[in-house]
Amino acid sequence: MTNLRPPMPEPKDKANALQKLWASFDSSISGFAAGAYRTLTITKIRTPNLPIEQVKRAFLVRDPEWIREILVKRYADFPKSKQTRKMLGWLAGGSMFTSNGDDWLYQRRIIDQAFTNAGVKAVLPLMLDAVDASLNRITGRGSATFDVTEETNLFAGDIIYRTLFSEEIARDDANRMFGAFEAYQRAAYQFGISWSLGVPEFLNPQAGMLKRNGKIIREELIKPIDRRLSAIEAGEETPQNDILGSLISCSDPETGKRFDRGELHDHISAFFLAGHETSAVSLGWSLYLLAKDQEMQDAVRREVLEALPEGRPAFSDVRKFQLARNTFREALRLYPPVAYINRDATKEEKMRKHELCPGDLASIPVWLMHRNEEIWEQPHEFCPHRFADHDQKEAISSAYLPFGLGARVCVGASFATQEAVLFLAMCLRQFRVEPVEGHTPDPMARLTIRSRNGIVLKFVPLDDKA
Ligand code: HEM
Repeated sequence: MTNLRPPMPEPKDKANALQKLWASFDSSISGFAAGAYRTLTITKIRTPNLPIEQVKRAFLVRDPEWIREILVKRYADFPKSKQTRKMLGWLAGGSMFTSNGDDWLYQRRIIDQAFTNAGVKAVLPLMLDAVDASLNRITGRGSATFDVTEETNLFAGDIIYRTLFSEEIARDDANRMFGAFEAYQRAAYQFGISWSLGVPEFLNPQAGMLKRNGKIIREELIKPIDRRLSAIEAGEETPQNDILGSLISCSDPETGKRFDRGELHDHISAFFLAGHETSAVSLGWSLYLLAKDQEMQDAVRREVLEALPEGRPAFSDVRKFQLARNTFREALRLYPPVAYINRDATKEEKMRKHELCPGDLASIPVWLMHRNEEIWEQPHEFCPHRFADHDQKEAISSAYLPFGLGARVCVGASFATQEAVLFLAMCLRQFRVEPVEGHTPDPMARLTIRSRNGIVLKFVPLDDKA
């Protein structure tokens, strides 16, 4: 087993309560003490006791049985938290991502169908175009050493845009949209914390940022939707295999209803929100881990070259890149883009020794579950092989949830996995990726887990026989 232990925030054993609170305010994975990685209990998080509606009691749920109860067995009793809906609503509108109950169920029925139609096989050529464009950008850079998060950001934005619309995003629109998205996600985390500490929306400076930037992104995303709707109205032939085409053509199997323009706008915005940043950061971490573990990188490359020495992969080739897939899974374990999954209790609940009331927050810390020392062998170390190891099956089934679990599991999970596997496979066939001396990424969790100081790597082109 490899011994690479990639960076994580140092456990804060000696810090006092105020220092821990400050660390968590800065980054939600930074306030933990070492003991937090060894327990599987439910604990009450200390919150200020103010008589304001949104300041509720919060519980950190680390018990795998209760996690299943909340996300899988009784998901309807634990809807998506008000805090999450508030933070993301200015971008994702009333989409499935932010709704609950029957409204969510109706949307999910159509979207599940749409994702089956615009399945990973159908979007493969669109993804490969984005991979080619990204590798060309890397080749064309003036320097082989750069912050790879800039590239994975562009790549993930490009891929989501192409697979949504079968169009390439114009450079100016991309800059405007990605800039606004960056600002949105920075503000969303801080807004969420202040909001749950009782700061009213009209006094929260982040609310204006969220409204402004959400509007910029939504204004960009309605343009290709309107182009498509006009083309359909004019009787022109339009793409059927991308996500927009499938969303337009699918109807609710129970009511026959189809999404209208406003609903399409909300969903497309939600996919952009859910699928861009998550994919970009996880790919950045995957490349970093492979750069630090050259032996593993060689093994991934060997497997790719054996399966496909040259040319574009067909759909049947993708499953041959097992090590690339397991590397991505392991990167998602070590740096899960979504560090927490939050739900609200709607009934009185007895969770172990705690009594929860309606409105209390049940927060599932994906980061801690993925690194629990009682569950995982070498939890803080990079080991893609664990996903092929029979002895670790139990850990994976009880405590691995980068895409969530149950009815609200990520609709884009296989989409994101295919995108990452393709990128890693094609990239390693062309480049050796090396770490840069003196640079160590600093993981921090806001809306997603990313590196505070970027991820600087070196890309060395390989000759054809590498
Ligand atoms: C590595 C990439 C990704 C990760 C780690 C990820 C993670 C997650 C997680 C943890 C959830 C569940 C949230 C919860 O239960 O509260 C989720 C939901 C969702 N994801 Fe992803 N996601 C990724 C990529 C994508 C992509 C590419 C798309 C779309 C193209 C997408 C669309 C969605 C949607 C629409 C939901 C909401 C599902 C619902 O509420 O029913 N995700 N994602």
